[in-house]
Amino acid sequence: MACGGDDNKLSLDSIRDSLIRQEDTIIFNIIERIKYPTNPTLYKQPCSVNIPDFSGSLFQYLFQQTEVLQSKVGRYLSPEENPFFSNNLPDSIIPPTKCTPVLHPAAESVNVNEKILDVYINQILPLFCKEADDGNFATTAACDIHLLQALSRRIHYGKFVAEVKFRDCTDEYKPLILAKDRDALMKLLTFEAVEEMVKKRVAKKAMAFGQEVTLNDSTAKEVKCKVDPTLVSRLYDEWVMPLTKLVEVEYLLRRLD
Ligand SMILES: C=C(O[C@@H]1C=C(C(=O)O)C=C[C@H]1O)C(=O)O
Repeated sequence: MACGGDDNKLSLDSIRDSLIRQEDTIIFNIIERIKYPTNPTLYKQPCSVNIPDFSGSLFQYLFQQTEVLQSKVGRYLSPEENPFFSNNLPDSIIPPTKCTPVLHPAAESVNVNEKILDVYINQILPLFCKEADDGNFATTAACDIHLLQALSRRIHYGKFVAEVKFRDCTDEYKPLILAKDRDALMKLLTFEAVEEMVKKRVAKKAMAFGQEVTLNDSTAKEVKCKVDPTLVSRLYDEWVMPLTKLVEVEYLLRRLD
């Protein structure tokens, strides 16, 4: 999606197909993360162990260092990827791919990862995980990073959604952008029927992906599920879709710059 061109025809359907595929990644990463308890020690600031020249939490240190390494190999050359700790990221050692950019240059200034990280640690983790510390800090942090990057990619896909909506209905969006009318932009870009289908589909996927597979034929046993489907639906309803729409609005407000 990052590059324009005929074979990558930008359409709302093709972008929605990508959002649907990203649901799988997010749900599987949730299933992996909830194998561990909340592990609050990971996120406590300052870190309980001494890290020279660093005053954040152990998790921040692990995540920041992960992003440094990924930046060196070009992760953030893709407009689909947005860093959580963008200060002082090193340049990529890999040259950027030559392609027609899809998004307006102002897209780079739209980044809601600080908000994503805050709701993830303070609201989402307590919702999905048992409150405990099991000391598996490195493995837990690895699961967090995979899940946070999947959530961030999905939420910031709102830039591509907004670009297509702008191209398809420029005459409707332009006056609202010029008037900086956030509420009217939010109303115009919202498709409640689509959101209802998203909530139903992610719950169904959580049930399917999370069910225990047994080899005995006892059908009498209740189908156990690794993750509560209603919580996955709530994750999308209360955080993923509202944050995606926030990204859409923030992108549109910069689209005519
Ligand atoms: C992403 C879109 O924009 C909005 C956000 C949605 C979402 O985050 O799933 C779904 C529908 C819209 O309200 C879209 O129109 O597909």
